[in-house]
Amino acid sequence: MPARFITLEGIDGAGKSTHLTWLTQWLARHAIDHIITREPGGTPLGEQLRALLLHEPMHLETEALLMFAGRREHLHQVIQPALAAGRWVVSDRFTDASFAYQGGGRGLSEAKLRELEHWIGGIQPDLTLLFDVPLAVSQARMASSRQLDRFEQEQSDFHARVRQAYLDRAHAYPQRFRIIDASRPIADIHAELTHLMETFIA
Ligand SMILES: Nc1ncnc2c1ncn2[C@@H]1O[C@H](COP(=O)(O)OP(=O)(O)O)[C@@H](O)[C@H]1O
Ligand SMILES: Cc1cn([C@H]2C[C@H](O)[C@@H](COP(=O)(O)OP(=O)(O)O)O2)c(=O)[nH]c1=O
Repeated sequence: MPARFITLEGIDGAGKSTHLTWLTQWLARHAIDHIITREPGGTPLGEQLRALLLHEPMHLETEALLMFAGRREHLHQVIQPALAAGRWVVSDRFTDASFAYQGGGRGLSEAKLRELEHWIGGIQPDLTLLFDVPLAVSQARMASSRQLDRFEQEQSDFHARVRQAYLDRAHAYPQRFRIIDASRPIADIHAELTHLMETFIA
């Protein structure tokens, strides 16, 4: 089986981290050689950019450029070498997050985002798991969980636009996207993920 590139997406508080842990265990159980990585981040340079992106105020286009700069490095240093060596790559967020947050959330034009995507080579995941929840659910989960970063601190209408932008992309690219109703109990979601992953590797 060729190495696959899987990404996890969703608004903050949707449960992505929880399901990433499950997916890691699923891959190990199936003896699939893989790496787990994340964006922003994934390389030493990318992790430094992440710290700036999550906490320093900046112009929207600077934010988008830094997201894609980190992604360029991530592809070059981590994602492409792993796939070439036959290892699956699971990334906690990738380019769809830029379309959702910088595009849907902050209003950067899709044309500019596409240009940046083209600049870095336009690689697409084989499978994108979109964990979708209503805002009230994600906000209740975030409220009880941690200190909020620059994106998490945004108003509800920002997160509503991010959610809608994710759903629009999922409908535009149905072959690689799977929309998962992440408002259900964790066990139900994992049962669906089991079925989905078994189908994906069949
Ligand atoms: N389906 C679920 N039902 C109830 N609580 C959940 C569910 N999924 C995640 N949580 C809880 O919500 C909080 C945020 O989840 P997390 O996985 O960190 O979200 P994300 O990575 O998408 O921001 C955590 O406390 C987690 O245990
Ligand atoms: C990859 C990416 C992330 N983001 C944002 C979404 C998240 O709010 C934030 C950090 O992502 P995340 O990994 O979800 O952080 P956490 O540690 O809180 O789970 O970065 C963008 O705005 N654009 C992007 O291209």
